[in-house]
Amino acid sequence: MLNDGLRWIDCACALVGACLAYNWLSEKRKRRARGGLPLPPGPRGLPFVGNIFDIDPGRPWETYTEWTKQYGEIAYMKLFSQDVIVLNSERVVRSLIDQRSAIYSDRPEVPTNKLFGADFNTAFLPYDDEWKLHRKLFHNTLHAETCISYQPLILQRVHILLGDLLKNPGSASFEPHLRMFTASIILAVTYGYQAVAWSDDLVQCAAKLVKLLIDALPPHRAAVLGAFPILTRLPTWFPGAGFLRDAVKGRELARHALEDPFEYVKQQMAAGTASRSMVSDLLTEVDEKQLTPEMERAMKAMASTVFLAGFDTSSSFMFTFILAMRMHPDVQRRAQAEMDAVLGGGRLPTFEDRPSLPYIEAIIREVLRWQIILPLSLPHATSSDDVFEGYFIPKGAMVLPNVWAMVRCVPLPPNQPPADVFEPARHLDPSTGQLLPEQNAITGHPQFGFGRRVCPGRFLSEATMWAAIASILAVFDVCPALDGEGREVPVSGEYSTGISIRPLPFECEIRPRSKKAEQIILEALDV
Ligand code: HEM
Repeated sequence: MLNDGLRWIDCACALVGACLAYNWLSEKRKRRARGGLPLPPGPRGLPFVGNIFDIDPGRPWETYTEWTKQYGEIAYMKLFSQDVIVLNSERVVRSLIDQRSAIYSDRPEVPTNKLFGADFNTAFLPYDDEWKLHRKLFHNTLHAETCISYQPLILQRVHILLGDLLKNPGSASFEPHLRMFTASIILAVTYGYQAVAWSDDLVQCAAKLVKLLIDALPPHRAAVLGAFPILTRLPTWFPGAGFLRDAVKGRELARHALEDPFEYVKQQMAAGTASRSMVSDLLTEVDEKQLTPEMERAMKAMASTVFLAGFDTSSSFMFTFILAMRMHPDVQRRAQAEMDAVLGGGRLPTFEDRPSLPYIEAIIREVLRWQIILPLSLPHATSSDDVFEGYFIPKGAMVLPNVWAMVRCVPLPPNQPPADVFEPARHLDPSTGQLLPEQNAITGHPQFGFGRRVCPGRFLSEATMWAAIASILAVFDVCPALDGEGREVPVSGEYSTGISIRPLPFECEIRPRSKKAEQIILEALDV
């Protein structure tokens, strides 16, 4: 019995020894391949697991920001066998991802994408011909000029949102209205589909798929499954393998999200009743010969990606805006004074008013600066070895742009409030009230990513954000919710964690500013 035990211990020691020796040898081989160049500095990891325990899994961007003190703008770590390069300043991100985009435009392979049926998503595709075709289709349908033609549709959807907020003003209902607003704009622009309720089949299918993917794919799970792909083959009843049951649901939802709305457009076009949309434009442009199975697959995939990539990000932006207004009534008053001076208090804003409303521009920039929806953007990957400022960057490395650090942790001019304070006026020239000349276009903001993988939905997002923010502030006050005894319900201002973040649920009342404001909304809805 004792001998049996010793034999097991011997075997275990031999196995661990062999793993360590293999690790050491492969590291030595890699060092030789680097031609003696060092990797960027970073924390020493543990054998085999690497730096997995050095990171705060809830807010890893804060860990990486902390590292700048010791390692500077670029850091190296290892997650199991995956090389990871963390870029902690806009300077290095622009130098690498923008200026060397031929090397930095790949994506790391995440086994869960395929498992959940989401590997069609443009955002997850490797840097290959299929991805290039998707981007071409995105360019044809969502570039800056095309988005101008969506302005009437955006305003129509914004007016419906104002009507919904007017009809159901309770503190529990603003979240569903904002969600419905983003979902309905996306489905209208992509498929010409007029969703009227959250219970709509298409809305439900797409929203459930987004939720499943976000809940099921936290980065630590992706890292573990990347290191042990065998785990994706466990039976669904296996203890701890609950995510595999979600994966079955995910594949079913993904199939519907790809096929159903695309078929809807084809049927509407055949009947001559299709509204203009991204998909109808694409189908009109190609003749029968060009509509190869490959082309049709790409069209379905890029169209489905619009919801997956645009719904959660856009909703998060809107929730942050409402939270900021709830916390800063002074900002609302100043925005409303600007709006009343331009609109005369008698109508809703249109896109023609935009140049006359610099404070609204400043609010959008401040919402983008204040909370970063994707604090680590989406991970890029290198498709060949590279050398940057004397450091070796290996092929296949995951590259994480720390947008949080580059937007929230940069030194501010001495006259500006601290970075965590929401203050739109920081974007304006105090003497003229106009945007500061160095204010870049919103669509160039680091929040929308970098290089060849920059968000193709940024022009649509910018137009939607502007119309929604300007219209809400023109006719509504965002006020504190009151409890049963008439006291203000406080808001914590806390955020969720994960790849994309959003404010934790909070309460507020969105009330019409006046009887006249109510009338303006009803007139816009033609009620
Ligand atoms: C506030 C709203 C949004 C934010 C903050 C945002 C942000 C981002 C970011 C950071 C990326 C990754 C870029 C990179 O890898 O460097 C991205 C990718 C992407 N976004 Fe957006 N996005 C938003 C809305 C939208 C919308 C409305 C759409 C669709 C119309 C969209 C479509 C995409 C797609 C398809 C990709 C993948 C691009 C690729 O991998 O080539 N996004 N977005």
